[in-house]
Amino acid sequence: MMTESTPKKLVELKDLQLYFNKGKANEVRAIDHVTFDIYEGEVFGLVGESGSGKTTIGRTILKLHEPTAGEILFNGEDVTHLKGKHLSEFRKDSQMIFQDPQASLNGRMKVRDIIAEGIDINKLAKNKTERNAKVQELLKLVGLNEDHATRYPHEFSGGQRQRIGIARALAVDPKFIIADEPISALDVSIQAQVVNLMKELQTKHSLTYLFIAHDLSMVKYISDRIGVMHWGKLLEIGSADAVYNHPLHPYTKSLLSAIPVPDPEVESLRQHVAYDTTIETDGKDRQMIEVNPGHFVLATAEEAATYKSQQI
Ligand SMILES: Nc1ncnc2c1ncn2[C@@H]1O[C@H](COP(=O)(O)OP(=O)(O)OP(=O)(O)O)[C@@H](O)[C@H]1O
Repeated sequence: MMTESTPKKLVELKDLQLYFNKGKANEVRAIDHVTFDIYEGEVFGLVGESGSGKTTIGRTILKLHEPTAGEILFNGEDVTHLKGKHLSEFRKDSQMIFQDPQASLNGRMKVRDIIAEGIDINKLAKNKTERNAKVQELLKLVGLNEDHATRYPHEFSGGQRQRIGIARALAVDPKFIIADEPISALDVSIQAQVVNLMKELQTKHSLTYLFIAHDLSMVKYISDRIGVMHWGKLLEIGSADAVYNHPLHPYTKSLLSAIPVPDPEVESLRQHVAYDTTIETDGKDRQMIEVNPGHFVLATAEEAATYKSQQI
């Protein structure tokens, strides 16, 4: 959680664009003029349906894609075109936790070696004893046992595998973690455990998270602020409370109305709000407008005024 009144920006995206197959018939504007900051020590939740561009944003920040245009700053430094040694240093500071721990952990490697990969690459242990000690410490940190070190990923449950993925990310003592749908492949019963662990580790290690998910319910719980994406554009950004309880953009309202409510009676009475996409295709010029302090929406001036007046 943030404590300072004027938080420091850790990640800044400035008018970022990433077009796949640019100029061709199958061009996809996966990131379409996106601007936002992630403050040091916060959890920034990025939500939107499948294909909205969330993963591409995460991968572009980590420099797994070269942006078509725009800038990415990390800790005040322009990292958009980093190469060589500087890129390796940046990669140590920024780690990723993936959706499917089954696919992202090498099945032929022992857990110890999976977790120690970053330690080895970055030469963070003086010798084997120190390497093993670090692995033991990480296993404990994520709620696994010492004797898990010599086992293979297939011997674990989905939740435990995700804990291994978290330990691997933490091994290099990063500042920033991108968690790309880290719980969507897990059983509902263990999703909360993994989210709680991530939250606990974030506080303990003063980490900054970009938490990517397609539904708002868990994101609301873990995030300080939330950004809502659709078709490569950022449509709304604000505190988790503002976006969840006082949404502005029709897309956000529609997304919220799609979250099932546990009570079947309440659920049967709820209206799912349909989303009219014309608002994104009519060619009008829209800017991010601050409707309430810290709460922005992509809109024309007229729309912003209407959204404000409609706010509950
Ligand atoms: N390598 C690629 N080449 C071409 N198009 C791509 C590539 N990667 C992603 N896309 C397209 O870019 C758009 C954004 O995809 P992205 O995976 O970022 O969305 P997402 O919101 O993360 O969705 P999901 O939740 O399914 O991962 C989609 O239309 C996708 O098909």
